[in-house]
Amino acid sequence: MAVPRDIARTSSANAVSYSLSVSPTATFHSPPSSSQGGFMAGSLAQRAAAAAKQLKPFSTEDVKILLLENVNQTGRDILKGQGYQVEFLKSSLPEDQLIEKIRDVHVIGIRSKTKLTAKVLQEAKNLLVIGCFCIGTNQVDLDYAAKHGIAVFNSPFANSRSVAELVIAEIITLARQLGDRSLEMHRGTWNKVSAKCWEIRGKTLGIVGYGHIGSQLSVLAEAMGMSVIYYDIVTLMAIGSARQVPTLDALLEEADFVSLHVPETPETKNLLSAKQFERMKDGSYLINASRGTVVDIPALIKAMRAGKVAGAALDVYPNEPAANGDYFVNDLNSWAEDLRGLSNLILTPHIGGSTEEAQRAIGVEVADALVRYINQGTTLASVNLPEVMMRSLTLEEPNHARIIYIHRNVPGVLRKVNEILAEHNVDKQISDSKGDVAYLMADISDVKTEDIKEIRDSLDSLNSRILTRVLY
Ligand SMILES: NC(=O)c1ccc[n+]([C@@H]2O[C@H](COP(=O)([O-])OP(=O)(O)OC[C@H]3O[C@@H](n4cnc5c(N)ncnc54)[C@H](O)[C@@H]3O)[C@@H](O)[C@H]2O)c1
Ligand SMILES: O=C(O)CC[C@@H](O)C(=O)O
Repeated sequence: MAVPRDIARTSSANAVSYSLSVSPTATFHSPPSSSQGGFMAGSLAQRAAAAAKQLKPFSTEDVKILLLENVNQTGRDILKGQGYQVEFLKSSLPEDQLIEKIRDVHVIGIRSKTKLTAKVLQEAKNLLVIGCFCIGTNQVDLDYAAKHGIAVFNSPFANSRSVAELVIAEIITLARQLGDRSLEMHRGTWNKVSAKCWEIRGKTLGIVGYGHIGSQLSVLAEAMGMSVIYYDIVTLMAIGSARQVPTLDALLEEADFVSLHVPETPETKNLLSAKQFERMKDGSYLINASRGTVVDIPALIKAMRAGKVAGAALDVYPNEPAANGDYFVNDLNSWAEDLRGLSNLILTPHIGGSTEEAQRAIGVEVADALVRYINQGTTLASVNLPEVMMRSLTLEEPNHARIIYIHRNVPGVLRKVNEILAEHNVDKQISDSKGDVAYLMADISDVKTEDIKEIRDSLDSLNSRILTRVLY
C-alpha cells in the first residue's frame, strides 16, 4: 500500500507510529515508555494515568505548545514532563505576532489578555486545544472554537478565594482611606483624620453576581460583621444570612459597598453607568474586580468628583497593558489621567487572582486538562465542547484504538459513523452534543495498523465532520 507523502511509517516495540508532518488531528500512537514518567509529582493526570495506556499523538515531542502571559511553573512542568515542545513567553502578544505564532502550534495557553478572536483562530490550522490559565474565557471566541473542533479549558474557581480576600482588604482600605493616608506619608505628610472614615461592622455589602467569587466574599464579609445582600440573574441559595434582592436598583439603593462579580457579556457591558451611580447611596463605595467593561469609567469619574461615590477600587480595565512595565496612560484608555487624579481610589493591575496559591493550582488544573485532552481525548470540564469522558484504555488492550469524531449536530451522523466502525468491535461508545456541535468517542478493538488510516479517511469524508482524531 502506498504511504501518503505526509505519513512516513515507522515501527516501535508496542505500537506502530507515524512520523507526521501534519497536525496531531491526524493519526495518533502510543508514546515511547520514557515519556510516561515525566509528570509533575501529585498531578491528577499522573495519578489517573498510572495503570492506563497512554494514547498520544505521534511523537510527543512533535506536540507544540505556546504558553503566553507567564503561565505558572507548575503548568509548564506538567506539559514539559510529557515531552511536548513548550515555548514560554512572559507577556501576551500583539495580534500580528500572535497570528504568526499560532499558525504553528497544536496547543496555546493564555491568561486574560490574549484575545483569541475568530480572526486569530482562523489562522490556527493545527490548533487542537486552548488552555485559559484563569477563570474568565471572554477573551476567546468560544463559539468559533467549538465549530472548528478546538476545545477550550479553564480553571473555574482556583483563584476565587484570592479575589474574595482582595475585595475584603479593599473594603477596609476604602472605608479608612488607607490608600490616601499611605501616599501622604510616603510624600512626608502627616494627616491624622477620622472624618468620613468608618468601621465596616454593620455596613451593607451589595454583591452583584453571586457565583464562585461572590459567594466566597459573602462568607468573609459576614464574618467581619457586615450585612450581605446580592443580586444575580439566577435565583441562588443564600449563604449564611445573606439575602437576594430582586433587582440591581434595589441592591444599589441599599448597599454601602457595591462589589461586582459578573462575567463579561453583552448584558454586563456598562452594567454600572450614570443611572446606576445615581441610584447608589450618597457616599457609598464601588469595587470592580470582574471585567473592565462592566463599569462605565467616565461615569464613575463624574460620580466620584461629585462625591456621590466616596471611594472605589478597580482591578480591571477595558484595555490593559500587554506586559509589566507598560504604561497605564490615555493612549490605552482615554480617561486614564483623569482616573489617576482621583482621591480614595485604589488602582491595581488585574491582580485579583494573582497569588502563589491560585496560580500554582491553576497551572496544575489546566495543564492536566490539556494533557487529558491531547492524550485521551476526554473533554471533561471543557467550556465549549460537550463533556465526554471514557475510562482510559489499559495496557491489556493492545490492539485498540480510540476514535474521536467532532461533528456538526445533524440527523443521521451516528448511523454513518457506525457503518464505518461496523467492521470492528466497538467496545464502548459515547456521544453528546452542545448546540451545533457533537462529540463522539468510541473505543474499538482488533484494529490492525492498516485499518486506522482507512477509518480516519472514511470519517473525514463525511459531510458532518469537523475534526477526526484516532488515538492508539
Ligand atoms: N480580577 C481578577 O483577577 C479576577 C479573577 C477571577 C475572576 N474574575 C472575573 O470575575 C468574574 C466572576 O467570576 P466567578 O468565578 O464568580 O464567576 P461565576 O460564573 O461563578 O459567577 C458569576 C455570577 O454572575 C451572575 N451573572 C451573570 N450575568 C449577570 C448579570 N447581568 N447580572 C447579575 N448577575 C449576573 C451569574 O448568574 C453567576 O452567578 C469572572 O467572569 C471573571 O471575569 C476576575
Ligand atoms: O490571571 C489572569 O490574567 C486573569 C485573572 C482573572 O481575571 C481570571 O479570569 O481568572
